[in-house]
Amino acid sequence: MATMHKVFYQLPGKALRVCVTGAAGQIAYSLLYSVAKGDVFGKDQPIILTLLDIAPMMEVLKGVVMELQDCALPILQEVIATADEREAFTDIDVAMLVGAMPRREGMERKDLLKANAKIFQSQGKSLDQYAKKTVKVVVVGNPANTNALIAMKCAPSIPKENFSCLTRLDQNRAKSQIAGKCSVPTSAVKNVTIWGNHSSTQFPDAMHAVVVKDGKDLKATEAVNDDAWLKGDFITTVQKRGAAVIAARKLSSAMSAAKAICDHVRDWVQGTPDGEWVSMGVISDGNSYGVPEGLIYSFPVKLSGGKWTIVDGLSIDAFAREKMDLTAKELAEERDAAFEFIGN
Ligand SMILES: NC(=O)C1=CN([C@@H]2O[C@H](COP(=O)(O)OP(=O)(O)OC[C@H]3O[C@@H](n4cnc5c(N)ncnc54)[C@H](O)[C@@H]3O)[C@@H](O)[C@H]2O)C=CC1
Ligand SMILES: O=C(O)CCC(=O)C(=O)O
Repeated sequence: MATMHKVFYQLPGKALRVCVTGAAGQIAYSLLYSVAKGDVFGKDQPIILTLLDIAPMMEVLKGVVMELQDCALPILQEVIATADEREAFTDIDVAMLVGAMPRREGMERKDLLKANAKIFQSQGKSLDQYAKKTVKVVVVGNPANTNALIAMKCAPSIPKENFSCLTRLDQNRAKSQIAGKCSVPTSAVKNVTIWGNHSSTQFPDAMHAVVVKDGKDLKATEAVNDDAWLKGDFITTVQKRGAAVIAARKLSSAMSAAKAICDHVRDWVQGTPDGEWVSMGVISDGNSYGVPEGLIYSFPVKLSGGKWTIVDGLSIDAFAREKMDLTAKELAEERDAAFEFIGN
């Protein structure tokens, strides 16, 4: 199938061009609906979706486009479905780079590096050539941090700050674990941090988190009142959650990943509430936590005016330091392996 172009409605106001790659895959199947109904950019913001997948998936993608049309979503102006990066990336405002091979049971995410590095090399170059220089990029395909670094390096004309990777799913998982432990709704848990790699070395950190209980802000450590759990099962549950979902579903997380992508981009565009932060994989250059420069590392960030700033000044004890360094070491190793694969 050649590029499929569907104009659904002509809407007043300037439409945002949003590209989703891996558009025929399982994450995209949940993600596209949420984006096109206004969960990310607002209920009144017209959207043009550009959908990229590989040529053999074009027939499947045709069905996805039919379904988007059949949803009769008022802000979805146009859909372009294509296997051509130039068409998918031209003049886009936002890129959600989901398309990549997922891991199967028994694999680590870094085992995907060889298969997926070339995808992000090619897409980085195409973003550099065709996307707006203001494009905001979130990389989801695994290993997400290193793929984001590859895309960033291959797109030197786009500011480094415009590249990020998804660790919001890990943050949401951590938040839910703490909410369950304290018997509060997830909305009562704030400022959980994910440090480092979206991998089993990530460090989910509740030391600075807050739990609102009976109308009062409590430190999560007090609300949970179980240090052994916070330093043990809590961390390993979050680190291994992706693998647990694969073991149960025989497929990787998709609904929760799509929700997390929406949370990530919505906060990037619309900002974080006062006094709250979220976690995003961003370039480590100039950070105050002693994380080596030149990595896409997940930090606590505040978002405002479409820009992120790392939250400085959180105390780091010896336990946290060790975990933060371990995940940085893994990222440095992944980076070296990836750049060897793509010959850079
Ligand atoms: N960072 C995170 O928190 C998470 C990351 N993931 C990762 O997201 C990726 C996608 O997962 P699923 O949607 O479940 O996989 P899927 O296999 O259902 O879909 C992937 C889609 O990407 C397409 N694709 C492959 N190469 C492409 C290319 N060069 N350009 C455009 N599209 C291409 C495939 O044809 C397929 O349609 C995987 O790498 C998975 O590990 C999944 C969940 C969470
Ligand atoms: O775990 C995986 O490899 C796929 C999905 C994922 O990244 C996750 O569920 O966190």
